[in-house]
Amino acid sequence: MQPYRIAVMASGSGSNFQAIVDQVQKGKLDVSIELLVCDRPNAFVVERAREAKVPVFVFNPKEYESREAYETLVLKELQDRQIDLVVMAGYMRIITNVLVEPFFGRMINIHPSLLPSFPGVRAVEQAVDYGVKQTGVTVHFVDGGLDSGPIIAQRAVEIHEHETADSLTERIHAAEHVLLPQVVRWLREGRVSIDGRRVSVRL
Ligand SMILES: Nc1nc2c(c(=O)[nH]1)N[C@@H](CN(C=O)c1ccc(C(=O)N[C@@H](CCC(=O)O)C(=O)O)cc1)CN2
Ligand SMILES: NCC(=O)N[C@@H]1O[C@H](COP(=O)([O-])[O-])[C@@H](O)[C@H]1O
Repeated sequence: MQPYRIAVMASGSGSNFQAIVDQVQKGKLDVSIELLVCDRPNAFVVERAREAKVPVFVFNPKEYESREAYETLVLKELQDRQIDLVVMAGYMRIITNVLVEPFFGRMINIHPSLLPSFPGVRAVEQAVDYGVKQTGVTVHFVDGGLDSGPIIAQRAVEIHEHETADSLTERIHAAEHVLLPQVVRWLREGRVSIDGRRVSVRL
């Protein structure tokens, strides 16, 4: 099989990035992690990337006059490395068509709720505050909207009595660390197809 080159975009701790790295290092995910893109120079995910010897492109959005300006640089990094798939794993910035258009169908995001419920930031807190009995995780293709792209996979996570956002986040992360590498594997193996909003996975 041809090498499958991925880039990960993240802003925070990077536990989902680490889950992908771990699967690759165990020989369970046949991809090449070519780049980490991060918008927060001090984020722990940068440390994880250095440890894993993954090249890093870090930028500070405050140093650019617009989203489009820094996204143009990110796009060049992705194209120069001939990236096949972009994985957003806790990247906390809305992206514009500068990146959406060239990568639609080759860019995914993991979100800590069962979309379309609780889009945006603080999704776990939203679910706890709303009082739902079940939430979960979603992996979807990224489009120009906010967490509105075609859904590839979801896993439900029960909300226990007296649950806090912190205790729930731990179980959400555990579900994410299984589902995200699995979806990357399906995409690498060419098992995923999109028809409008409907996504099919050939298992
Ligand atoms: N065009 C898209 N961009 C992004 C998507 C998407 O589906 N379409 N997913 C997000 C990830 N995400 C939720 O999963 C998300 C991240 C951040 C925000 C947001 O409102 N960010 C603010 C800044 C917040 C901050 O600085 O803390 C912003 O960009 O102004 C919403 C949803 C990744 N991008
Ligand atoms: N709206 C986007 C969003 O909330 N994404 C969430 O950020 C966390 C990143 O954790 P990590 O840095 O440990 O991978 C993950 O739970 C991911 O679903």
